Amino acid sequence: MVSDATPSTLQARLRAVVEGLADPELGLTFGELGMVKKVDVSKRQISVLIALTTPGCPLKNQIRSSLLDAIDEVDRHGRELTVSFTTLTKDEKERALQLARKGAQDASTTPPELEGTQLIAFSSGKGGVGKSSLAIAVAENIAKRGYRVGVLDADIWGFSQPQLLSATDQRLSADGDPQNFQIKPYLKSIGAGSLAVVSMGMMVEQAESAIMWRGLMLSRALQHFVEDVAWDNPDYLIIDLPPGTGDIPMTLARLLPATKVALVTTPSPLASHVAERAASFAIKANLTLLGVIENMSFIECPHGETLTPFGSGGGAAIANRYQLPLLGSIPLAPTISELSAVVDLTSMILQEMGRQEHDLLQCTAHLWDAVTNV
Ligand SMILES: Nc1ncnc2c1ncn2[C@@H]1O[C@H](COP(=O)(O)OP(=O)(O)OP(=O)(O)O)[C@@H](O)[C@H]1O
Repeated sequence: MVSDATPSTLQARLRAVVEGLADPELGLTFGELGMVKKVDVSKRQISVLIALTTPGCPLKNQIRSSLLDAIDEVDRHGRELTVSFTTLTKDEKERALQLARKGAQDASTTPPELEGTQLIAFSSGKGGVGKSSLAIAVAENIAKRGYRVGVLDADIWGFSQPQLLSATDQRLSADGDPQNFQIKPYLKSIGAGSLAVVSMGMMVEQAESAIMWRGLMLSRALQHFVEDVAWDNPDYLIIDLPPGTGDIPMTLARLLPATKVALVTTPSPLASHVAERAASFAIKANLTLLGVIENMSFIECPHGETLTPFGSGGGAAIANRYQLPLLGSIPLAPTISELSAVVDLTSMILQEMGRQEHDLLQCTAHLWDAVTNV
């Protein structure tokens, strides 16, 4: 027997339940994100209409079942239930994503030693594209301009910063007891500025020991590097991420959500295709993408000829696809830190970092469209 005694009360109750559910990806409630488009209660029927960020949302089934579970808790007095989906408008989606990013940033407390520090991560889809080399080359070039620059080698088991800095014999020390310690970074003066570097390669006696670090331990190591290092509030922190989209980038997104990501690829279409996964990951983790760097783009021969041994166009392709700036095209060269292309790249990165957060956020809705079509 269908009861129609209190449809408006039931409607208000159901709306409160539906609006209070959290979106599994963005973390905020459907109500906060403006995703609840309709909760109708008639004599025999309850209809709920939810607007998703994108029509092909991979979490649609998960959202449907959590809605059904939550609504099942409420006495429907025998009414049938229909849950259907639509898509947020472009403006609604932009607003929802801005809220989600702000929520993530508010929820995370920046460690006191990194308060006021601008965070730049170098990421790539696969290894060997020159991400670590570019990260340290840019860090050195920023330092040369008189800034204090932290370098966090987040490639815990594949670290290369000690080798790149010719500092493999450096061992980091820590102050305090095991419950409450602070790791002191390796310090190096560069021009008017300085580098403060932390790498697992400066903590383990043998490089092979780090290979034993996996999963949870990896993210714990990153957490120590973020929270337990005497960073002393550098102007910039350059984070050298491991290739791909595993635990470490995920943990970084949680610990330091204000990080902006520079994506490194080589010019080959295959490499840039793999780099798209890293781009897509960064966007889904609510990190801001700063732009794309194409490394090993070309060789300038002494007689003036330019060769492109690894193909061409990969960097531009990914930059166009995500409507991001191409921050630089770096040639093949024996040492890259002195290259004029790296000096220009550093200027581009600092310029992009200085852009208003608002401008960067405006691309977000577009980026989501690109991601969902990968
Ligand atoms: N522009 C360049 N010209 C010549 N050699 C380069 C250039 N960029 C990087 N390399 C060389 O390529 C190799 C790989 O570089 P690097 O270790 O920085 O890559 P990566 O992407 O960080 O790889 P992984 O994540 O696997 O450590 C190194 O030997 C480095 O010296």
